Amino acid sequence: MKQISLTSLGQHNSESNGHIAISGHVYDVSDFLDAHPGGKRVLLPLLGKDATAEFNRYHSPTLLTKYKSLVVGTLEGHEVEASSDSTDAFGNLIAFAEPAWYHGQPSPYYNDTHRRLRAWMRGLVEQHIIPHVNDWEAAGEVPSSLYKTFGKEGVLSCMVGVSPWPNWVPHQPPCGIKPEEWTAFHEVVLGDELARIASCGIGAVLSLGPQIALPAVVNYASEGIKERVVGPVLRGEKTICLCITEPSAGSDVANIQTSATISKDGSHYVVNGEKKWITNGAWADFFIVAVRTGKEGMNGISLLLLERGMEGLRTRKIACQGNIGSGTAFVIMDNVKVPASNIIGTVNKGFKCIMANFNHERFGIIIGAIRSARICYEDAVIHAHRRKTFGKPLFDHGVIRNKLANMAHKIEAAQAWMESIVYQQTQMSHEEATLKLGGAIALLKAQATQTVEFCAREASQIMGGISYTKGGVGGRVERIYRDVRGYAIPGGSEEIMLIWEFVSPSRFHKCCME
Ligand code: HEM
Repeated sequence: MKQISLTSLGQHNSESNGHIAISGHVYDVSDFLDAHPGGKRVLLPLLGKDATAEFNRYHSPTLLTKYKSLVVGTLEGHEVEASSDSTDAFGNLIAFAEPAWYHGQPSPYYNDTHRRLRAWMRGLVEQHIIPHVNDWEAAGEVPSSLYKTFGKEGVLSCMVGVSPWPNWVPHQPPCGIKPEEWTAFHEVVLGDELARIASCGIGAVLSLGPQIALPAVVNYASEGIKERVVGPVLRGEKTICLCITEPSAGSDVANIQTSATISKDGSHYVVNGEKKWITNGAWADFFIVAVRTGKEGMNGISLLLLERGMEGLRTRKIACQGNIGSGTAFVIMDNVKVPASNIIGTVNKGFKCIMANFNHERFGIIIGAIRSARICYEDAVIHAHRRKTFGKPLFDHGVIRNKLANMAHKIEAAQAWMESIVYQQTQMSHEEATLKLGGAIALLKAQATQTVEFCAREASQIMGGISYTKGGVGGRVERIYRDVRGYAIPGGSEEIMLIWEFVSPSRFHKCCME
């Protein structure tokens, strides 16, 4: 890239030929002055100058990825921000703004394959999602090309929660990782990096299908269904959603009412009922639906595959506080005729199929919640250094530092417990992990979601009005604040996660073995 001296920069100081330097890059802003959302007037005195400090005062550091087309060169003698491939330190170097291993701290869990994966995923997310999050949230949906792009790149295949890398997914592991090297820690890295977009809803568009709906197909469906569903979903050609929750049954899965009555000749089911808060439901092609085929309680539930286009199946978007862009919907089924061969697993044993993936689903939420808490902390620390009150930066006020310290210890505790449980999981079979770790994962989910709630609150208090406003430097915290309930309620509400009788290993044994 062209090197530009300070003297040459200084000569570009007029409205028709105006350059400014930010973090070592030189931007030609001549055609951008009138379009600048913060107004032209603030930019004029900075034309021909290094405006890094002024820029950092008002914008999020990731904003400029959207404005690469304005870059005309780099400022001579200035270091452009370090690229992401150092093995010692990666990402934001503020203490606790990234997991400790990102800062080169020793860890038994991560190696070079994880370092390559995190740089790859960060690059994809920064290129394809972060610059557009505000626009997509405002529009209430993401372009369908997003799912296709991440399917093509092989990201969706990384989310199905199986290790080593399975041979039925349509991709090889990314970053030259060998199939036998792939473990749950790679999925942790991927989920963590995805959560940096700070939008529960847009993240859910990508992850929820492969992470919570597809596992039932992969583990329990007939070969015919697998062939029809798995490849197209993981290549990003078709979308899938899991339909469990109903207007009157959420965390209490065993209580669902949607009925599936078998026809006299046994050729098809007739499905009637309504599912609510179904993520991706507004546009999904495939619906994995929990239905009642037998008696009351957990032993009368089955899973059925429904497909868009079946007569009597309708979806309707639900406007929610958070999770914006995720296509959260009602799924309404009126006398839908479904071939009996669309059953997934054994009739009346669907509860077991649902429970088998609950830990995986909860892990997705846990990882997202911890990274979101970290983002709140990160943005609050940056703001506390920039903003002055009573003649000194906010950071110099003990009350603010105390808030930051309280955020950091909760985040690090949740991260450490999460990694410890993932490690235990890597040492167990899927069945053993389901039985032995369910309780701990439930408690960890509660800890992670309480941590993000605490951090969103504290960051908002530190950042004040700017995190009460959409977009701009406080935009990430504003979005996360709205998404707090989107972490704490689905996948088992915090209250359910903290019922001791439910999380004790014996209870898990009972409901998974039946
Ligand atoms: C290439 C350079 C720049 C680009 C692309 C840019 C872009 C933007 C954008 C997109 C916003 C809307 C808020 C957001 O999304 O963050 C904004 C707001 C703003 N910008 Fe810039 N900006 C640039 C340089 C600067 C500089 C050098 C200053 C110097 C003071 C500045 C001052 C502001 C102010 C005061 C706001 C309003 C902030 C608020 O409403 O809280 N900008 N800018």
